[in-house]
Amino acid sequence: MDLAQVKKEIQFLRNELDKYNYEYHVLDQPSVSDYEYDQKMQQLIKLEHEFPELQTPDSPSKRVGGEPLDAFEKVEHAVPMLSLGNAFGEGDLRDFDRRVREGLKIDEVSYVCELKIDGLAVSLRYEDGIFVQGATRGDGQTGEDITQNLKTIRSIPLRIDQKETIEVRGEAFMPQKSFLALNEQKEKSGEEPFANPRNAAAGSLRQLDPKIASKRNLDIFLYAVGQWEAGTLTSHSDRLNYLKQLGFKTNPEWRVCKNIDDVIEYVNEWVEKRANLSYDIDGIVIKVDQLDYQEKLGFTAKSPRWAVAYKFPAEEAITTLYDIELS
Ligand SMILES: NC(=O)c1cnc(OC2CCCC2)nc1N
Repeated sequence: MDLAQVKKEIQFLRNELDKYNYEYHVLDQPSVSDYEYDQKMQQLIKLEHEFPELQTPDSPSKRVGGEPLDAFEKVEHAVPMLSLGNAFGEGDLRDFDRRVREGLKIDEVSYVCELKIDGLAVSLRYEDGIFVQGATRGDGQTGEDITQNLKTIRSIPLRIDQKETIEVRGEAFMPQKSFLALNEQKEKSGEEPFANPRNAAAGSLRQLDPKIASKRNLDIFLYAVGQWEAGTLTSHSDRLNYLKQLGFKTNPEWRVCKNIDDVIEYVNEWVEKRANLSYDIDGIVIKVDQLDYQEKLGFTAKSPRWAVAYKFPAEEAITTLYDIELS
């Protein structure tokens, strides 16, 4: 093959592998066997090895990064990653709704309700369609650059079909199954187990060696947009649909509620259904859907006035579950 043909072959293999990866880790609907995936990956690695000048950082062969870091660099968030105010009962939710409607001087406002994933908030930056930087929330203004570790999360696309710069935010988490398996491993090697999946996810993303992070089976749900000059969408729900269209993993359980009564119904539904999930949640996040309303309501010193986190009572049952599994 001449260089032009090799380039085409490499591009073909990358597109195939990105597609298989998306089907398996985002859609949970693989169209090829692991064997076929590995065969194609070996072909790509071989060609990239023979033609190093054709290597690029966004190749699917580059998910598990280079050498361990000495430390994480600091990252300034272009748009602050704020924390959420809390609501602990129906009364708090109705107070929140009243403040929102008074602030907007309207009688009824629709909300987006989302499961509150119990993981680690992270921000992913894409320039020219390439995943160039990933960072922890940190103090909301300054986070840590954990790009190499986030690249190992298979459901994060290394490329998206959008050229304008965009920052997307989400929650990196460890599925309960992976958490139990990891703790069994730690128990066997006499190491201190993690107390819960959230700590396990945080501990994994704080690993300086991406090869360790890569083995922790982390996952992610994206739920917000940070910096996006070209953004023209008018509602949060449209943004969630757009993120999914771009190939991001969004949580399938979100719902638009036309008023606070429907929000309360959704919250009560998930108090029951929470136990059947394959990942931990610690509440429900409720956001005003219209982006112009969000703009109008703005922020307090540390939280948006247009969003609140309904927190479930800390369940003894969940901790008991893990204790049972470990003993
Ligand atoms: N843990 C979660 O699942 C979660 C956290 N935060 C947000 O929204 C932030 C960003 C924009 C307003 C507050 N949404 C979520 N679903």
